[in-house]
Amino acid sequence: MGDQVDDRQSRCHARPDVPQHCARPFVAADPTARRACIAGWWLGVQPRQKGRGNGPAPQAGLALARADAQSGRVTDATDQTVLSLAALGWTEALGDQLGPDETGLDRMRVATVHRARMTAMSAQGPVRLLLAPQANTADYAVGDWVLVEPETHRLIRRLDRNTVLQRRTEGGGAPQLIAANVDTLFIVTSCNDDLNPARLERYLALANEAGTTPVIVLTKADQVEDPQPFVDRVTGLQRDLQVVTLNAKAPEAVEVLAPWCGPGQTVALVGSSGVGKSSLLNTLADKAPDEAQATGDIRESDAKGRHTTTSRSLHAIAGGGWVIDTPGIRTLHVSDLSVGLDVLFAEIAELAPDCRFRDCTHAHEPGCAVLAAVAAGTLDQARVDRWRKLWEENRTNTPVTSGPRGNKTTLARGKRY
Ligand SMILES: Nc1nc2c(ncn2[C@@H]2O[C@H](COP(=O)(O)OP(=O)(O)OP(=O)(O)O)[C@@H](O)[C@H]2O)c(=O)[nH]1
Ligand SMILES: [Zn+2]
Repeated sequence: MGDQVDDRQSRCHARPDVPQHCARPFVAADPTARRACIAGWWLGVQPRQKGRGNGPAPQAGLALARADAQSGRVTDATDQTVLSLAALGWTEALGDQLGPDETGLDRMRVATVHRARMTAMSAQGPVRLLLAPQANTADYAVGDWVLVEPETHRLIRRLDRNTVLQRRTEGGGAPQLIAANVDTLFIVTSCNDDLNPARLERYLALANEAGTTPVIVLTKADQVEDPQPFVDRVTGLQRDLQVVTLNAKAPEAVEVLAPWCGPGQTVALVGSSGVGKSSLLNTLADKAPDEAQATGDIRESDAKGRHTTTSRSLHAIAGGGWVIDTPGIRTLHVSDLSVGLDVLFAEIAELAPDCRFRDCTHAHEPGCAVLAAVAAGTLDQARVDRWRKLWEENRTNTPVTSGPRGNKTTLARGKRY
């Protein structure tokens, strides 16, 4: 298999043995490299021998994983178990975090977080977690992976996050955790006059800061003759930005978003009111055949002994994968950004080290490389203006005393302007 490894960089990271398997190249050093490939295979999950030429077709793997993502059930202790956890988003990297005495613990994904209670999605279905008296639920986010005692469902500990979305609430305090381990953030906007590049840049900065892959989703494409002008307006907002157009109410939307919604992948939706987030969620989430199972709602007794239904924020996607929808995610705003802005305005961040002053604001300073680029016509003045506005907004919203939460460093990282 030596020759198979040689050109692995250009092959699907999950199936390097199959040339042209899917469009996900193997980039080992890239922390944003996705774990699940488009065709639904995972690195290390499928048995090696099956992946050697005569194994099941990729579509077969996809079908198996789909069924698993929807049921979340384990039938035996063979590969099916691992695949079920993988359908929930479990990865080898998460497994590396387990200590030798932790392999007997259940691995679950947090589905709801309330002040005094939390629920999680396990391989066997949704469960209510037993919290220690001193546990602070504010330290957990929907999408977190946690280790849980099998019999009691006692929460033992949280695993390190891959990505984390958080927001700062009015009145300061620590940022509130919104969602964790989100692979892709769908930034939803419509093909109409409401399209606002500056607003999209805010969401892009948030996605970058969280470590998620942003995708601009242009809805209501069915209401315009040609959506291309809208695509053109957003494509240049960030390097290598992925943009799709769709009708959020049409079943075909699932196909359009399939590259990011494979089994085991987690997405979230952000965007202004009325752009079609709920419509898209309904189209993506499998609601028809078995509502309770698809949404994994839990019936539990409230303080007055009544049975209530806890609506989860982690919804199964019809074709596999998960979409997180929490009230908080709809009201994200800019704060605690550093790398998020650098990625969004990469052309400015790359010039900044050439400025004479390390804390150059690129407004009036002599020896400013950014101003020089604008003067030379290689940098758009409007981009610099929007960068400054966002940078100032971020500075206003971010108390200097705040620090990192979870595993993402949100401040004092990268270049400070
Ligand atoms: N024709 C068409 N209508 C759409 C599309 N997406 C959304 N709509 C309609 O636009 C309206 C708003 O859509 P919602 O899905 O409620 O938007 P939202 O983003 O969830 O709005 P909030 O709940 O206020 O945040 C509804 O009447 C939808 O039917 C689309 O792609 N095509
Ligand atoms: Zn400068």
